[in-house]
Order: sequence, then structure tokens, then C-alpha cells
Amino acid sequence: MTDWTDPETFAQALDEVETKEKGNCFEDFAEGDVIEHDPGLTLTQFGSEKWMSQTLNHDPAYWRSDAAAARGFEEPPVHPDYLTAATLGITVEDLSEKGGYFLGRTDVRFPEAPVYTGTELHVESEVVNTATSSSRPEYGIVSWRTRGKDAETGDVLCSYERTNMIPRREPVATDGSGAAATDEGADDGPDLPETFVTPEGGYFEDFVDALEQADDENAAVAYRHERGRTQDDVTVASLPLSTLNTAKQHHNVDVMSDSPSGNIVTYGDVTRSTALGHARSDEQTWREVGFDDESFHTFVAVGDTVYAFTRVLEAENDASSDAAGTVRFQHIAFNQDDEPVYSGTRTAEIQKRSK
Ligand SMILES: C/C(=C\C(=O)O)C(=O)SCCNC(=O)CCNC(=O)[C@H](O)C(C)(C)COP(=O)(O)OP(=O)(O)OC[C@H]1O[C@@H](n2cnc3c(N)ncnc32)[C@H](O)[C@@H]1OP(=O)(O)O
Repeated sequence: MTDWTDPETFAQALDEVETKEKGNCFEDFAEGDVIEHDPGLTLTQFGSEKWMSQTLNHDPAYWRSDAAAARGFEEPPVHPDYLTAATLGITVEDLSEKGGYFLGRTDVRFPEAPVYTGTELHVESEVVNTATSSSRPEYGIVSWRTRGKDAETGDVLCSYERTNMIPRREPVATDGSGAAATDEGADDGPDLPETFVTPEGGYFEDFVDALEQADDENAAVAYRHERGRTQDDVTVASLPLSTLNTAKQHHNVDVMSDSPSGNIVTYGDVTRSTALGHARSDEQTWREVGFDDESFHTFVAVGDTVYAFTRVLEAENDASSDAAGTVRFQHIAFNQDDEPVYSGTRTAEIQKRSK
């Protein structure tokens, strides 16, 4: 009688049986398809606090009712990064569980902010673009518009457009491996301003003053934040799973040892939220408005440390409250070797010094 647990027999059986697959390949997506994601998630205080604590987002308005009231919230709301991560995590099983990396995201918006704990999230995605990767024939590139809705009212709470590399079932013929390796980036050396201005404080006026100072010179308002967060099992594997993100990239070392990263990697939303946490620790945030042009440049893995760098792009004396003005930033997350791992622009309302 066959001993199915005999190592040689079992190895052969594994080789010959089919695998009941999870997730979808590139060929499964067609422009215009709408996918309703089955997993739902109740946005809890515990989930939001766990996310915030581990990513160093310690803004008291999300932790304490008196600080929340001072900012015009009924109670501490769900943190927008947790809401964003949950709106993406829920989609992974259908969109990207097959593998392939999160390349970028844009137009992240929160039309019904603030969102309070206890809200049930229902998420749907529409395929907006599918493209061949000229440099990687075994992958295609897919973009989706995703909307996270209040399951009860249907109100859109978070929406964005995201792009991933997605494995193909069959590699496609391309015009050659060198296609992406153009030397477009042939380096003329860095082209940076002479001076870097750091805002004196974290209020709206400090950003306005710094921009005015930079305007007078060949200068930019750009600075780094001191905090770093070394990636560990909690940030790499536990946080994505807490948003129902089933991407093997974050929790299956076995499969990932044979992938471009060679190991499990940090969920992009953890990387960016950690960098944003560092940046927010040096400003007086009033409200988050949105995020654009987000890109993930290279992998972050256990043992890597996530730091943050900020450029202030513009400031406008106009916001949802007289207590704040609006500032547009570029945030760059980088690792211990000073390599950029994430970049994106962020629009946020920043509290004024004089209320
Ligand atoms: C899985 C998950 C969540 C989820 O489940 O969802 C995650 O959280 S995972 C962690 C976060 N993530 C990462 O850790 C990835 C970091 N990244 C890299 O490590 C490298 O990027 C790479 C190894 C993936 C690729 O390496 P690479 O092949 O050298 O990279 P590129 O040549 O730059 O990109 C290849 C092709 O993608 C096109 N492309 C790039 N960016 C965009 C964009 N924003 N929009 C549209 N197209 C884009 C590019 O135009 C090229 O297209 P072509 O093949 O046609 O030239």
C-alpha cells in the first residue's frame, strides 16, 4: 500500500497533483470589469490603534476624545492610513494575491471624512487599464480604481487608483529584454538647489514662511525626519494580515525565496504610513486631504529601517476650517542605505498657529 507520507512518494505526488489556486492572473482582468470584494471589515478602534501604534502615527486626535473634539471630530476617528490600508487589503485576494508587486497609487481621497469606528467597509474595484510589461514578459501591468464604501449607506469613504505588476499565465513575447533598460537615466549628476530650508515649526505659517524664504534663493524647502522604524515580524507579516491582505509577499518566506525580492517584504501601505507617521510627528496636522503619484521604488524587508524625507511644494491659505491652511508635500521614504523606497505627494490641512 502506498505510504503517502514517504518523502519520495510525497514529493512525486506534490509534483503531479494540481494546485487549487488562489487569486487571478493578468489574463483574468479586462478593462471595464467590476469586482465586488467579498471580504468585508469592520473598522475597529483596536485595528486603527494597532496600525497607528506600529507605524508611529501618534497624533492625539486619533487617540483621545478631548484632542479629537479640539479638531472638530465627534470622537477619535479611524486613521486615514488604516482606512486606506484596509481598503487595499480587502482587494488583494481578488486582485494581487497571485503575486506581483504594488508599483504605485494615485488619487487617494476620503470623500466622507471623518470615518468613525464601527463602520463596516465594503470594497469594489474596476479594471481601468491592462498593459504588457516590455521588460518582464512573465508579468503584465494592471491598474484598478478601488472604492471603499460604508456598507450601510453606500457612501464612498476612500477611493484611489492603483497599479500592480501581475503574473501572466503564459509569458508573452516582447521586443527583447533590453526594452526597459534604456539609458534614459544617463546621469548628468544630481541637479539640486544650493540651499535647503527647514520650516521652524510644524504650523501652517511655518511652511508659508519657509516657502517664502526659499523663493528668494536657489533653494527648496526639504528636510529629513529623525525617527526610523526597523521592520520586524509585526510590520511585515502581522499588519497586512490584520487588514485581510493575503499577499504572499508579506507572510510566505518559502514561496518568496524564489521571487525577485528573495524574501517576504513590507506591505507598501506599512512603508508609506510609517514614513508619513515620521513626517506628521513634525507638523500640526488638521486633516488629510489626499495622496497622489505614489510609487514604491524598491523592496523593504525585515531588518530594514524606514526613514522619511519631506519636500514642501506649496501652501495655500484655504481649508475646510479657518483654523487651518492647505499644504502640498512630497514625502520620500528611504532605508538605512539612503535608498528611496517610496515617494508620493500628499495634500493635508495644517493647523494655524493663531486660531
Ligand atoms: C503586494 C503588495 C500589495 C498588493 O498585493 O497589492 C505590496 O505591498 S508589495 C510591497 C510594495 N511594493 C514593492 O516593494 C515593489 C517595489 N518595486 C520594485 O522593487 C521594482 O519596481 C520591481 C522589482 C517591482 C520592478 O523592477 P523593475 O522591473 O526594475 O522596475 P521597472 O522597470 O521600474 O518597472 C517594471 C514595469 O512596471 C512599470 N511601472 C513601474 N511603476 C509603475 C507605475 N507606478 N505605474 C505604471 N507602471 C509602472 C514600468 O514602466 C515597467 O514597465 P515595462 O516593463 O513595460 O518597462
